[in-house]
Amino acid sequence: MDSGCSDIHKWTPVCSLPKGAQIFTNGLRVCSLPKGHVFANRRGGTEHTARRIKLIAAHYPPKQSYSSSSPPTQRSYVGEPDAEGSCRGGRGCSGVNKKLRMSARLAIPKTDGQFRAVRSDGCSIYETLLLRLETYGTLAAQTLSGLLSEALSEVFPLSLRLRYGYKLRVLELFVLSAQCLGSVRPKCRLSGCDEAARHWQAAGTEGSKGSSETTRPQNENRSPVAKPAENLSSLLQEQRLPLTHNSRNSKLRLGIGRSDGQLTASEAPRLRSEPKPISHSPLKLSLFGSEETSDIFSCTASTKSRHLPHARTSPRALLRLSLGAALASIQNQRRWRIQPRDSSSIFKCSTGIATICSLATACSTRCVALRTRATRLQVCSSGLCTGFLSAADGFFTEFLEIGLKDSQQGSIHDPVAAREYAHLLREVATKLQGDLLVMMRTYLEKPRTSVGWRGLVSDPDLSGSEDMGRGIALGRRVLLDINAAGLPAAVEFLDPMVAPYFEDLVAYGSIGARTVESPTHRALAAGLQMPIGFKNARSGDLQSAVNAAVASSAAQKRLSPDASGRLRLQQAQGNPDVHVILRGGEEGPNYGNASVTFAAQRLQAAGFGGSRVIVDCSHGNSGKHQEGQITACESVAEQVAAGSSVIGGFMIESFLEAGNQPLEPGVTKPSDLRYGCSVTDACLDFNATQDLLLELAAAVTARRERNTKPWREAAKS
Ligand SMILES: O=C[C@H](O)[C@H](O)COP(=O)(O)O
Ligand SMILES: C=C(OP(=O)(O)O)C(=O)O
Repeated sequence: MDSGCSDIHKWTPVCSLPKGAQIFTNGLRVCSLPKGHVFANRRGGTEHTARRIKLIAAHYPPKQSYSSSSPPTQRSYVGEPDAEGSCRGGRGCSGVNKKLRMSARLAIPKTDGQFRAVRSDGCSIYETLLLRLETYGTLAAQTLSGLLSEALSEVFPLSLRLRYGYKLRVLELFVLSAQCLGSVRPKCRLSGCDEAARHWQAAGTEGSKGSSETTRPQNENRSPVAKPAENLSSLLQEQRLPLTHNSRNSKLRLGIGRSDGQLTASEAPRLRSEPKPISHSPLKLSLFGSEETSDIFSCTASTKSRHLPHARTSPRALLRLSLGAALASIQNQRRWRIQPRDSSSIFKCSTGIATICSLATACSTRCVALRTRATRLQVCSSGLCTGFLSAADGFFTEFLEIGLKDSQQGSIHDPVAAREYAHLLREVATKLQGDLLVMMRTYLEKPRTSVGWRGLVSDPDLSGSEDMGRGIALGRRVLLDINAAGLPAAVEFLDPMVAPYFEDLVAYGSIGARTVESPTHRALAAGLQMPIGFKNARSGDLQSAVNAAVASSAAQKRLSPDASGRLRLQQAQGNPDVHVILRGGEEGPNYGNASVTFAAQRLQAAGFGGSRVIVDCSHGNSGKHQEGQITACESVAEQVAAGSSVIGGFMIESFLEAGNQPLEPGVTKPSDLRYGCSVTDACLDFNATQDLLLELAAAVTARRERNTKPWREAAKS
């Protein structure tokens, strides 16, 4: 027994993996037995690391046999440990490795039910999570997407926002995540924001509990708020954790985006050497140099990358940027091109990937569920998966089958309550993920009709202090918490100068009724790497939202601060995932079938296909009374259940408690506010929200039953 695993007997097997497979993690002493049992002995790790292992274990129960004849609903691997449980230990598992930095392999279920150990070289800095959509059971996909979104949102709020050029059957998502998961905490270097430093340091000591507790120091002599631009670079810096990279022979190659939308694969230079210029030969992007993945996607070379100055600053920067995702379509053996819409914003939005994962999980749930029903459904499921990422139909078509639910609070004014709400919502979201993709609206900026509290970013103390530096840091912490809770986050983008601080943590955005006519907001939306919904005007006018969608789907340039705070000319490629949000208006509600149909006609006339209508059941559709949301939601449910192929999603304003409460900054004492109750729009309480979610999920299911045509034709009708 390897001395390093001497206390192996203290732990029960947590999961069975093929021979030689190990669990990669940090803070866990992991030994893999020759026959494939993996024991986990947690020593000095963080709670969520152990939870992560359990998460894997829950979905790979040992000793369950797999027979190729039964429909693959859950993959498990039969592995028998040695009687004596001797542990040869894998790389990095030797007792000598005191730093608990374990190399490992992740066992990935394959279509034949066996596992494929995905290689990572010893001491490799990355763990590869391979998400294979159609061949996994839901649980495995859930496990991996849960791991992925947790890892991403926690350590790497970065992801490559992708534009899909080809239909595909299987979503394979290769994401590289840092070795120091959960152990290296950002050292907040935010100038003028000592509080954020405390947040992150507290999070570091508290391990997985994270920390959105807002400890408001009374007499903190905070240094003056730094210039927002300076804040951004230090914010982003502290989010890019220092990576340790011991491997001498990592062949990691990076897909580096360029302004012309192509990717340049580059050899990740050794840490010790000076960064080599990014090579431009047509390269196969291979992960860890392992051949089996090298054909996953190939990059076409072209002119030198101009827009990533930091990519040349150091190998570390390059390594940090090593986030790539690959989709392979089995049907036509075609590889797809990654088409980042805007290289300067190529590294964004961990929840963009997390959203893809939750969509993938939802699709895989659908796939598994559908597969058990009939061949047609099998077609539908592949149609679903294909539809999911078919650029032709835009991001929203896939929601037709899943239904987007954007559960939202009027606005975020208390990070602690927001985090509590997120965890409650996550539970419901998981239950309903086969039908609804639930995102949490996290409005950090509040547009006002005239005056009033303008949101956490502007006034985090709810006192009129307008401490924007702290507001931005707190806003990021809230988004990280929501991501870490496993929910994609949705925001309204109000101040274009604030957008760069948050967009990498946001999976869905809206432009509000007060800014839908604004050319500046339309240009902002054109470069954002996530679906953007345009609210109709407060008057009720819909055309302004349709015009905004047209404008934002076109390529355009705009001035925007970059990570170093300098203004740069952003070349936005145009946002293909734009749509309209019916939020009612001065002329009354517009959630009814006639209004929805009218909106679809106006979008069609403007050249948009697919389903691109979301109904906001609040605001003008509820008369700003929370009960009014129920009526609106019920109408949406009726339309969806009747087979409407137009409604792609809906929004409600919801919080822990029903209603809202007055807040007059500088007059109302924050401590007097009722916990869990909105300080802006009236919200439904969580129970009422849950009932509505169940009703709407049932409507989505009913729609599927009704849709006699193949799924994708229905989406177009
Ligand atoms: O949801 C938020 C409100 O609709 C928005 O902030 C406007 O509120 P007001 O009209 O009270 O300013
Ligand atoms: C301000 C909001 O909506 P609208 O722009 O539709 O008023 C909101 O959703 O918080």
